[in-house]
Amino acid sequence: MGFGTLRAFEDEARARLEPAHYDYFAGGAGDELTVRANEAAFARLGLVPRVLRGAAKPETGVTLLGSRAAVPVLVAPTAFHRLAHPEGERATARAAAAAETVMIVSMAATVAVGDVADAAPGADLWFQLYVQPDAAFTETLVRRAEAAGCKALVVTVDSPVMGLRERDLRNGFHDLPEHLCCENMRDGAHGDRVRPIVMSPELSWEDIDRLREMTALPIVLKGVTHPADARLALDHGVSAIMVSNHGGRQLDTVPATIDLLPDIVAAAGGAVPVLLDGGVRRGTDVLKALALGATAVAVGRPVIWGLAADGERGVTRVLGLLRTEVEHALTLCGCASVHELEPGMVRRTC
Ligand SMILES: Cc1cc2nc3c(=O)[nH]c(=O)nc-3n(C[C@H](O)[C@H](O)[C@H](O)COP(=O)(O)O)c2cc1C
Ligand SMILES: O=C(O)C(=O)c1ccccc1
Repeated sequence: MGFGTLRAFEDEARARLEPAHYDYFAGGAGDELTVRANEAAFARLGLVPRVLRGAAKPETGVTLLGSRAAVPVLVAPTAFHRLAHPEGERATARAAAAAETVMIVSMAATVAVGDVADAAPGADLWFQLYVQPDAAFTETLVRRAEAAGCKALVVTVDSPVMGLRERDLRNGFHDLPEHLCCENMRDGAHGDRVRPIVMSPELSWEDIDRLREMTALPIVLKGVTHPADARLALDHGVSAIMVSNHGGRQLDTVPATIDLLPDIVAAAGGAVPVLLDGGVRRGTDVLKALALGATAVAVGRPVIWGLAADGERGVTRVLGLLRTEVEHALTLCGCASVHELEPGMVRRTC
């Protein structure tokens, strides 16, 4: 199969997936303005290369909270991988390990995080958490992530309620089929019940403080978009900030993450790494985000398309394509490493 570009993977995934499942993966909230804005905003930015800097093959690796990523492109946490491929998160994790990058395992994974870790020895895993109203069960989840060897906790804070996704409403998609479930949500204490994932509008900074006391794992706050919240995140001792609008699946009309990034980077003031996701589809998008101050980016849907198209091999190809594009674009920009990217190399073009 000639999947030469990420677009080809999305086309193949669309052809293979049940339409309601494709819509679940592809869709977003409301009018999907934010879904489209994420990609469109990257397209409005130009890269201004430097010349004659005598650079050899560029170094693309970054170190992040003690994890090493050979390319600054992480796997964003996305739910329900077994809906895309029978091997689900096991396949994704093997591909992430082969690509030497970090996979953020979703709390809504269809394979338990411990089983994901067992399936992919050597994978650098982080665990994404929705803080649950039942504090004891939140702790159970944290302990499962620790036991699986996860190196960071990614706490998603943009979801006090679930976004209103009109494709899902139209398709009547609201649950996994019978044979699949959110395996991390098994209630060890009371038989084999699988708890529902509950969104908590009551969540506050105190919950972040409690989590910090509960675990030694670094905490990444995912879904920060306002600079005031970036400053609060520092006050509350988080280890990294992830600029994210949940790929346009939560509040519609949130601006594109690449447009929000500079103010968050300024607010963070270099105290913690700033990550970004949303609309990253090309190596040049990665360079733009890093030039504007991100330490790394993450990709959500492209990984799903690779998985649906060709399982582990598909995800490996998707991550490999991005890596090749990042190396190529860095060379063309005259950069020997990602650390040489700077804001002056990015220009708004329209
Ligand atoms: C199908 C799907 C499921 C997702 N599930 C989760 C999740 O369980 N937890 C979470 O924090 N974010 C989740 N996200 C958001 C992603 O982590 C990420 O923010 C977003 O996909 C990035 O945008 P991109 O898809 O344009 O790369 C999901 C996104 C998609 C597309
Ligand atoms: O679909 C999502 O974006 C998501 O974050 C989620 C949250 C809970 C359960 C399943 C998916």
